[in-house]
Amino acid sequence: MFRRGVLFLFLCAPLVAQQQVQQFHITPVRPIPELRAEALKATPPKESDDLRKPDLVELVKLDPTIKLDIHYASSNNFLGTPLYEEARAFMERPAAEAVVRANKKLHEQGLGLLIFDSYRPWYVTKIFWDATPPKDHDFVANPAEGSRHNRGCAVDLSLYDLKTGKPLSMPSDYDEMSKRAYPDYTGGTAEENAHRDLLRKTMEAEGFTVYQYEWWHFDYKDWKLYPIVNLRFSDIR
Ligand SMILES: C[C@@H](N)C(=O)N[C@H](C)C(=O)O
Ligand SMILES: [Zn+2]
Repeated sequence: MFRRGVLFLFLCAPLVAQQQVQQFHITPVRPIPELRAEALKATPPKESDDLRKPDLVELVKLDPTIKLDIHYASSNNFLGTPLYEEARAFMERPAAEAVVRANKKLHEQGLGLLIFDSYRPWYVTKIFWDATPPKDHDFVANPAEGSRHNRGCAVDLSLYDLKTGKPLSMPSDYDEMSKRAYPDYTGGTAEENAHRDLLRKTMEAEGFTVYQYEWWHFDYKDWKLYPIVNLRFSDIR
């Protein structure tokens, strides 16, 4: 029985490895447990009282064909340690509805959206910033301003094949802090560049703008109307 299990794992390991999105790592400038304790004690920047009341909705509740691969809920992320307790994805309602429309459009081509991250509590943005060497700060938002992820209006995502469930190839790893991550990088293969450009065209048609340093990061047009939120997923109602 045990031998059969080992044989199964041995045969399936390459398949599992193939399906996982490759992950780039950095060496955090300080230990993550120390940064987490500090970030949890800190408070987000003060903002105007005129912003909209948050209405964060869970993407898979609006459309179960949206696939999740929430890297920050496992060690498979650029810091090599889990930052979230749950693999869930929330956005402000109009942004979430726009993601659903983009996903439906992609279905016409046999593709779907693969979500890496969406709403992110502010304290996690602070951990990212404090852990990342200053030379790579273009790839993480400054907590003094907050990330558009903290406003429930940014999403990190890629494409997957509806038939096989496998992610499509892209010019860089998710969260890779290099020029290969730039949306205008021309060094990838023709296929990788075409996948990335299709993702961008589809998201732009629904009111999103790609971030100039990351092909996977998109901001919803109305992000300025929403406040920074610092709730854990389990506290969102
Ligand atoms: C950390 C990366 N996935 C990301 O989302 N970067 C942008 C700049 C952000 O932190 O808002
Ligand atoms: Zn992002």
